[in-house]
Amino acid sequence: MSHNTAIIVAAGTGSRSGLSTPKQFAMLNGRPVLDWSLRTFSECGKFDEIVVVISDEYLQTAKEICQPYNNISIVLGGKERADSVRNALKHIKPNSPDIVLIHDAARPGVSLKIIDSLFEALIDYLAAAPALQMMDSIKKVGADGKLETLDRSPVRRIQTPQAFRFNTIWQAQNGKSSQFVDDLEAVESLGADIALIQGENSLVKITLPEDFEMAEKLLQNSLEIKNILPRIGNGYDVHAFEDGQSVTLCGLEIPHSASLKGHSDADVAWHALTDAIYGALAEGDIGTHFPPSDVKWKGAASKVFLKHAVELADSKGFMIANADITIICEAPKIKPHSMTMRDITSKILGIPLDRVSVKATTTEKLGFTGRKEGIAAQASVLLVSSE
Ligand SMILES: Nc1ccn([C@@H]2O[C@H](COP(=O)(O)OP(=O)(O)OP(=O)(O)O)[C@@H](O)[C@H]2O)c(=O)n1
Ligand SMILES: C[C@](O)(CO)[C@H](O)COP(=O)(O)O
Repeated sequence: MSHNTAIIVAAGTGSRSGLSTPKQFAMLNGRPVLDWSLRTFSECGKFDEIVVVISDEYLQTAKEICQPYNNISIVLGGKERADSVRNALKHIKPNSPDIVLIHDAARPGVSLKIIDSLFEALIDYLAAAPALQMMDSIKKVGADGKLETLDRSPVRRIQTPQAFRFNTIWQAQNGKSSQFVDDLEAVESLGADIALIQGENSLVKITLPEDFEMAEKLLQNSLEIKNILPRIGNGYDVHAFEDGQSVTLCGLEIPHSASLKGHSDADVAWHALTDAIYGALAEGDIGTHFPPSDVKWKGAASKVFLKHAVELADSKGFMIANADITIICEAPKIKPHSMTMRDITSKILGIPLDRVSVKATTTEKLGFTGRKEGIAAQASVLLVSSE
């Protein structure tokens, strides 16, 4: 099995960006610039390690951004970009990596397609990088102001990530102190065969203040922003019976020989549904948003929790495609109430009745629900883009 590493260089000051903090920590479409590349490298599943190169001053900021991801190493950067790259290469050398991708944090639009194409190119080449043709004419401006038109056909704009067989980039960089403009330059002198793959406009490097707006627009088209990928979630909850005369299920009070015990109104069905929505959003569970230790939520109507989850989904650009709730109990009988429960639930979710299901099952008198000690509920939801 080959060992693959991604290096994201993020130790620069971003002096040309016009910001008071380095551009890689600025927000872009709701997420720090650095987080965009981190998430893509992490979610592509191709890397055993992701090295993020950071300056000492922003160590804590970087740790917070990296916190949700696995297999991240943070390495201190150097004075110039090439020094930062060398620090990262020294860090990964003991792991004997096979393939290494080196990427600017300042290029948030790295796509899965680019990563795939780079890996494919390394089957036959020792190094590879995305490149774009020049569409503008190219002129050399002489010291006297005179112009000379150059042949643009052999000129390419080179982007990152730049991909290497580790031994090739190590041989090119180890022991050197040159300030290579990019990592390809280091291996060019070795005479190594380099593949240029098709670059992408959305891989733009944020350098100047106006680049932020352009990057935001280009990334609007990404799968992530458009929420083209649907999200599925499931939730499960249990509440025990206690003395009482009714239970609340899916917002409906049903007369019963016992009540459900709980910090809130103990609506076990809506708790499962709420958790399913939080789960689809990877946003924890009810306890994360409404801690049981907080007296404020004592006796609260579960409608508050469900509404919060729906609003959170909405704020992230999602709507609920459908919801399916199963209530597990011997009694009360759910079927006579299921239409009303679906109706109330569909109104809170803001979707038509035919996209909400409420059904029930017994456990054939087995287990705690079979012994009528409490009620369990489980729910599934599918979230899709609301745009
Ligand atoms: N000593 C350095 C300098 C740059 N970089 C990183 O290299 C990438 C490309 O560099 P550039 O866009 O030029 O960033 P800065 O050097 O930060 O920008 P500026 O030249 O405007 O100061 C960026 O992700 C930057 O954080 C780095 O890791 N270490
Ligand atoms: C590495 C690079 O992004 C490739 O295009 C580019 O060379 C970085 O240049 P900068 O002057 O450090 O912005």
